[in-house]
Amino acid sequence: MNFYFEAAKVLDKLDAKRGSIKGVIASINEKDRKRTAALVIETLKYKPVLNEVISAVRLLKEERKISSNNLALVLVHDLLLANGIQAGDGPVKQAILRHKTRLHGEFTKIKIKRGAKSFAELAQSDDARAASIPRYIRVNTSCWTTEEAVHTFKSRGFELSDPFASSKGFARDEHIPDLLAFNPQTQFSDDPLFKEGKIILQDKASCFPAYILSPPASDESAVIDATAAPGNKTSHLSALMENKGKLFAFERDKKRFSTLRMMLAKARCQNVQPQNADFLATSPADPQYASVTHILLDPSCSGSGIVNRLDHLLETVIPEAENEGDHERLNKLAAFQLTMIKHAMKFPAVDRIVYSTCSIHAVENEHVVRRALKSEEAANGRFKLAAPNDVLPTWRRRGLAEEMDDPADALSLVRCSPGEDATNGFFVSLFVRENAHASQSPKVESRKRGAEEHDNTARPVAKRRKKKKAAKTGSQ
Ligand SMILES: C[S@@+](CC[C@H](N)C(=O)[O-])C[C@H]1O[C@@H](n2cnc3c(N)ncnc32)[C@H](O)[C@@H]1O
Repeated sequence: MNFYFEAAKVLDKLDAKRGSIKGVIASINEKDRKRTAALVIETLKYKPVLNEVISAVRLLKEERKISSNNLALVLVHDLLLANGIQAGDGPVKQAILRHKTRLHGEFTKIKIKRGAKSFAELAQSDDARAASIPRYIRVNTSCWTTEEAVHTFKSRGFELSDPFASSKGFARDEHIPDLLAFNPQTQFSDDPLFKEGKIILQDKASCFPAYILSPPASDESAVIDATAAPGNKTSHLSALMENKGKLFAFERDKKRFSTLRMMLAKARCQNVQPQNADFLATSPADPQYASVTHILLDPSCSGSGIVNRLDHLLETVIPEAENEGDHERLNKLAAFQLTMIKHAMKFPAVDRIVYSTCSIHAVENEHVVRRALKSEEAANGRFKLAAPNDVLPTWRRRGLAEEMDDPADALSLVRCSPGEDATNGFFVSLFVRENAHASQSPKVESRKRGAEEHDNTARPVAKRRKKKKAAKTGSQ
């Protein structure tokens, strides 16, 4: 049974984002590494299906001996998809076997529902969702222009056309001006442009927060990225600020802080002051932050929206928290996220605060925003949600109206649905101070207009995907 506990521990680490799959697997005791790794990878492949089966059977509710969802996942995996549980009789094995018939029954139901003839087809239906996300790269405009990047890619044989139609197709994104979309199979991790920091591998939705915050590009600008590592949004902010002014980037975790520093050096961010510090321990009265007008908050979250390639193996897309453990974890995250927003609202000159998550759960999204709007800090600072027109107006999928006190507020919120919007799952909100003096710089405004009026050579990716999947989409 130890083997299963070990595999469950690996899954726990991956859930907590304590390393990449490769890294976490490398840390397993060498003797058991091969066997444990195989079980972990296979379990991850089928994780969404296994989660559905486990929650349909209410396994964790009925069997207290199964101490975590990840332990249930590895055991149910072997029961349903391998040669049974490879362990001597004991209370944990017995707890699973008590539900053997129902587990098999639910599994078969899902297979039939999805029209999958084989196990491989079942796993592929989840892979398909990841495959519908283009390979996005953000041109790092601190190094060169998007026009230069487009020219370079063309000279390498890429052509401006549907990135899904051919391996050489690529398109300019319709919402984010410096973002390019390539075929999902295109690899850039060994590309010299990536190694030199001239391109950043960043999902489209993850470009929304910095773009919506739109800090001005001026020597007087003062901005905070409160939760910065690994630094994709920090380098985006820095590029939007044209490397001018000051960008304070907080990261409390020491290891992640060193990643952040590396990333900032690689992306040639000269206006960033990285701080290995807890944002919550920072005094808003500290004179060095007296002129900060823009804050980006992208705090730790459940990550339930992530469905990207290698990461898609970590996917936890379940409609809402299924068991008590999940509820407790989400509530804790939500409490922390709310504290971060309330703290940001205390900075004296702040006029714009972006709060974002890569979660699909309303608990971490609409509910947190709703509570922030009702807080004393919002009342004292006169913070409200920005008007819908100020929050990526051309993006049609908005917040969940039924989750807000005032349903109209949902129009000010941006949501991305994994598998439907050619992005990961994501959420963005923008708080603004009433009668604020600091707004977006005219340059950022014109950049925005430029993007919204941008005449794409190729039809926009999201629309193209939408057309293909017309039957499935519809709510955007
Ligand atoms: C979702 S990640 C941020 C990703 C980042 N914005 C990017 O796009 O690359 C959240 C980060 O915030 C850090 N963090 C969480 N709480 C923090 C706090 N109170 N102060 C500073 N950093 C914090 C975590 O260690 C983690 O690295």
